[in-house]
Amino acid sequence: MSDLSAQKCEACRADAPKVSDEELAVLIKQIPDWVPEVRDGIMQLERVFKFKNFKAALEFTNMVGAMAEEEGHHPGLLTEWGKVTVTWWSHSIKGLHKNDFVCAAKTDDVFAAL
Ligand SMILES: C[C@H](O)[C@H](O)[C@H]1CNC2=NC(N)=NC(=O)C2=N1
Repeated sequence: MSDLSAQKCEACRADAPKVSDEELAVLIKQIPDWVPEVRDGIMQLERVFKFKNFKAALEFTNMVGAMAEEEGHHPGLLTEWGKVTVTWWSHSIKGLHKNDFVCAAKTDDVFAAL
């Protein structure tokens, strides 16, 4: 568990600030396997996790879903045979909040614990 993944998500209000470029530069170093992507003008964090088959991919998907429910913050999840693409961003602010980095780090912990 890292400093980032040990944190809890905060309620993300519509007027919450997006992470600044400087904050992004610092935070992204703490989750080196994640890639910032811009889709429909919205900055997101994305990582592809590989598995031996669909069953393993689905089990991981459900574990990430349980973590998301506990945090009250939810990812995009694309579950395919042998891989899961996880995407984090904050719908309420149409961009990246600290919560997204916390949850990306927590997602890494779920994968590491398999
Ligand atoms: C009412 C509910 O708590 C909110 O809609 C939460 C749910 N999960 C969420 N997940 C993400 N990624 N962004 C949000 O803005 C968000 N808002």
